[in-house]
Amino acid sequence: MTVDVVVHADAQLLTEAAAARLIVKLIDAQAARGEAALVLTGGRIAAAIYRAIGGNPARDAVDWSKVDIWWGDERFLPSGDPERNETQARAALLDTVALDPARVHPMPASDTAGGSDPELAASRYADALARAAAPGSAQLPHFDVLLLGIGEDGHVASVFPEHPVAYETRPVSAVRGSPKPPPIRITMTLPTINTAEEVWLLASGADKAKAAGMALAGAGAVQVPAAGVRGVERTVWLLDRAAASEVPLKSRTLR
Ligand SMILES: O=C1O[C@H](COP(=O)(O)O)[C@@H](O)[C@H](O)[C@H]1O
Repeated sequence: MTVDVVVHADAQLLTEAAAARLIVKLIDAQAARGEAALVLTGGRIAAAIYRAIGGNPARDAVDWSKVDIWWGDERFLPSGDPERNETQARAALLDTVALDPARVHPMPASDTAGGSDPELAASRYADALARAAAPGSAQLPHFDVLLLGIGEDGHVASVFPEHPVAYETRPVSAVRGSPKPPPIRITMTLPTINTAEEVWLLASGADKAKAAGMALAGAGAVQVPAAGVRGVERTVWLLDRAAASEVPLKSRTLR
């Protein structure tokens, strides 16, 4: 397993390079397996990358009808709420490519029939993941690449520092009392995140520098959840210079 830290000059280059990298990763996954599975994150840099994929002509080299889309976390709000990670991803990318709707797996919304309980919603998502897993194998499908934004406090998905969810071992968890609004969320847990073949952590701007620096300097996963993230084959940090300014020098690769 390798950990790579790639630093781009600014947010614009980070966005375009990450979009190109993701297109190539999906093409390669489809060449190898005939399909691809992508786990989305929320957040500002992720939304910019989704928009850049939509604007990159190479996106047509991906067979979008054979891409499974999952979410690493979701704000537990009504369907279509602009604060939902799903709503943002649909507007930025998903509505612009020819996905198979049966392969798009949003986390439940708070207004789903019979679904106003976030714990039930989390367990329903875990069931959906288990149904997509290879027969007779684990409880989770294969994820080719799982994207994560990073909070200023070092959270990833909705796994927050020192919160009970940082200790959670079930595949998907409800989160109550999130320090970042909205207070109720659903998230893949760290053990689930760490089953992905590749995990890419995305951060732009000086407000992310401390979190990225602490995670890459070996902080504990409960104190800085980003520090507990490891893809099975590869972990890639995609940063701009401002976000990388506190990353230990030996881990940086400048692009
Ligand atoms: O609330 C969330 O925030 C993080 C980071 O978002 P950003 O706008 O500060 O980049 C995001 O990764 C997570 O998915 C989302 O639910």
